[in-house]
Amino acid sequence: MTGFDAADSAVDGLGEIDGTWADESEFAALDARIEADEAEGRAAAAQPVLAVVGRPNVGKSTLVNRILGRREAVVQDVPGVTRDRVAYDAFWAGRRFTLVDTGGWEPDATGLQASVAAQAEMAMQTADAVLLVVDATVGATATDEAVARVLRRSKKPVLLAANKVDDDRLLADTASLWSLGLGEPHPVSALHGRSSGDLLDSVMAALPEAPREAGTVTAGPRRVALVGKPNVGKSSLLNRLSGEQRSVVDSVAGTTVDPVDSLVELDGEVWRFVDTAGLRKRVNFADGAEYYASLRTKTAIDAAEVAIVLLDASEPLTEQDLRVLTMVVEAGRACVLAFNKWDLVDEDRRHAMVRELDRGLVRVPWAEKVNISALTGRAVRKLAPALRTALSSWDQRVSTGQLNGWLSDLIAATPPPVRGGKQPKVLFATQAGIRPPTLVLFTTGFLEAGYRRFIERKFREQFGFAGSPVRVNVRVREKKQKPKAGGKAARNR
Ligand SMILES: Nc1nc2c(ncn2[C@@H]2O[C@H](COP(=O)(O)OP(=O)(O)OP(=O)(O)O)[C@@H](O)[C@H]2O)c(=O)[nH]1
Ligand SMILES: Nc1nc2c(ncn2[C@@H]2O[C@H](COP(=O)(O)OP(=O)(O)OP(=O)(O)O)[C@@H](O)[C@H]2O)c(=O)[nH]1
Repeated sequence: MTGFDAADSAVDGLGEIDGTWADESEFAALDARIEADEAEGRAAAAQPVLAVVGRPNVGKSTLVNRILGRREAVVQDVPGVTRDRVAYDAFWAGRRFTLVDTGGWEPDATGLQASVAAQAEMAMQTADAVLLVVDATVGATATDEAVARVLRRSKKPVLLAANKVDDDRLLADTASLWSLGLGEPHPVSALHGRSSGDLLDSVMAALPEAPREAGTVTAGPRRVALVGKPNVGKSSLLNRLSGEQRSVVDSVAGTTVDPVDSLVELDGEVWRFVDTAGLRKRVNFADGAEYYASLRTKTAIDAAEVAIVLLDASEPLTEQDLRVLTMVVEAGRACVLAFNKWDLVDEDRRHAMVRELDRGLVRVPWAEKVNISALTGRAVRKLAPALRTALSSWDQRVSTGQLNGWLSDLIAATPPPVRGGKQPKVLFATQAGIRPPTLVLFTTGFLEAGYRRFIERKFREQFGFAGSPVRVNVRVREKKQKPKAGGKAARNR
């Protein structure tokens, strides 16, 4: 998941004023339009959700990959390999939806059947439609029947995929799956792609057109990802944060707690620490541990609004730290850097650090910073204010009028560099999106990255935005097809 889609949609709408200079009144109209788009965009962040459920090894992950058109979900020929619920952005027939792969539970004390049923129960509550996958070559098993029983109670649409129908000869087998009482079985071969388009068409028909109401996804506590390289102190910090407070489970109005999240009260406010199950469980994979760790980090960041990136203050920054930071920046999430193990930092180390950080953190000079010790509890209470600052920057918007007033002075003083003998003009700018704040500069020519960074830096000097990434996009004005009589040409302010 990258960025905030309202940015793009707002910008598309803006294309209509192409070629003319907007004056103050037009700015006001633009602001209103962008705000409306943003409101929609925020809702669009809660795009319809499809959950894929089924017992181990029926091919859920293969099907998810097929739908995504890429190898992203982890497929292995071992039951239960998808350890956690993973959500992806998916597209079909011009529509976006969120695809949740609910594989991954291990049969616990309650047994396989109960845990698959519990998974289906959760899918029913959180998703807008559920896709039950069964293995047509095996037929309906007792577990499939148990899940179907749960799903039949659902008021949400449920679709039945009969997977592993690799050729026509297997089609006859799917008829017996009517017995599950979930309507027509959709034969599909996730592996070869057979009929997966038809299945998706049915899925799209079942998914609600309008985004679902703000509920589990957008309302309630703000979502925090606690990330960092192995051994940096993530579990220690989470334990300290939750240990200092009574744990606030299920008591927050209007929230359903995803079992992979933790609710933690900090500084009088409840926060949702996303995807923390693994931190506590300490799942360790013999093979591909790093791959899983990084997948987990990415999932957590995507699910969050703000990331606390833990760094080990007692040691130099590493490649791994920078990779995590890059993920946060690329995902466009607000960011708090927490320098942990501060109890181990002495005078010498502190000096070394100053130089090191100047160089190491060039990509995130804007991040909020706190020096903490998860071990002793030092300064951990500073985390909540830092999170609040970062999030309020992430939500902040500068009006088009204000922005252009400032920008025209800046550009008059420092025009964009000449390229290929031409001086690109910046016609005007809008902040087309929040979460993260996204500026769009409408220009007559390409602006090089250095100049965009310059604008970002000056923008921050003027307007703040501490703790949040700021994106600067450029929209080059296309040549007008129909020059207006009298030529309301671009006038320069
Ligand atoms: N023949 C055939 N094999 C398939 C098909 N889809 C998946 N498989 C195989 O079935 C096995 C399990 O697939 P996965 O996608 O990992 O199954 P899963 O349901 O996600 O499994 P868990 O992660 O354990 O819950 C793999 O060996 C796949 O290659 C299919 O359409 N036809
Ligand atoms: N001195 C000191 N040690 C710390 C601090 N925070 C964590 N540690 C120690 O660092 C080690 C790793 O801490 P964990 O909390 O397990 O780190 P983690 O990031 O959850 O590790 P992974 O599960 O491997 O990703 C443990 O021995 C902790 O006691 C701290 O602030 N100061």
